[in-house]
Amino acid sequence: MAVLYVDQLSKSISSNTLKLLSNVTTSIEKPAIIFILGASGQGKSTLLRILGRLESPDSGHIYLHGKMEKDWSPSEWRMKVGYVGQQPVMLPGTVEDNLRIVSRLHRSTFNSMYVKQLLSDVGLSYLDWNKQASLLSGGEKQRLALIRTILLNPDILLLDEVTSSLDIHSTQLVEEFIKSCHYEKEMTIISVTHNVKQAQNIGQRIWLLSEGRLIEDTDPQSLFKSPETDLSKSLMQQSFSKSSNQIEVFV
Ligand SMILES: Nc1ncnc2c1ncn2[C@@H]1O[C@H](COP(=O)(O)OP(=O)(O)OP(=O)(O)O)[C@@H](O)[C@H]1O
Repeated sequence: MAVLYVDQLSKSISSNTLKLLSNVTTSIEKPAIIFILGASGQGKSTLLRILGRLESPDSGHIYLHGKMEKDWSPSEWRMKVGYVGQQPVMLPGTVEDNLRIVSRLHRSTFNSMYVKQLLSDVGLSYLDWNKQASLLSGGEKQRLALIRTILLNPDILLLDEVTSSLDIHSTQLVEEFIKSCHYEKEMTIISVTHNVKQAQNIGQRIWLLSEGRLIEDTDPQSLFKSPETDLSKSLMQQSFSKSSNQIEVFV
């Protein structure tokens, strides 16, 4: 049974405009690392929010482990599908309050050694747990929100440009972390990025969105070796025209 089956999702911003998403259909048969690429304003974040059930489509359905979205309660869905937004929301209180919230909600034991290890994995071992979370930098908030969501142990992790505020070293740590979540916990990662090199290096599959449609749904090797559309050709050219240690932005 598919981890996730996306069946003809459509979404318009208003009834008079073109569709932001048009019959987006895809299936994730087994846990995978997927990157959503596309120019700005093509609906990548909207698609991610719909998958997280933070927004509703106009039509279409999402099947999680074979069960249609409406047959899951929103809270059950959020346990299985974690979401980390572009500008993560910090809960009121300290770093520790933000970390403990998941075990409080689920009445589970808070394993501080495990949490310390996770923080260290993403380069946040120096963080003062008593600091007000609202005072953290953008990159610290992104990584704290990532760890807070990982503590839910979701089957699917939705990430919206979570390395956008990070330097190269922290980005590499988060990339390694994402990979370990996938390989060690069999987690499916669906990540929006403008960093083409990141998608190429650690992605197992690319969804390329353009004008509301999924114009490529393939593995990075195929996409970069034999792109099928003009857009994917230009994406590939950008990727190879820059040196490998540069952050690459696909506009
Ligand atoms: N609720 C909304 N009301 C009005 N416009 C919206 C709404 N949600 C999204 N949009 C518009 O839809 C378009 C797509 O937004 P979205 O954030 O999904 O794009 P994106 O591909 O993630 O862009 P970026 O790469 O710049 O983050 C944008 O023009 C955005 O302003």
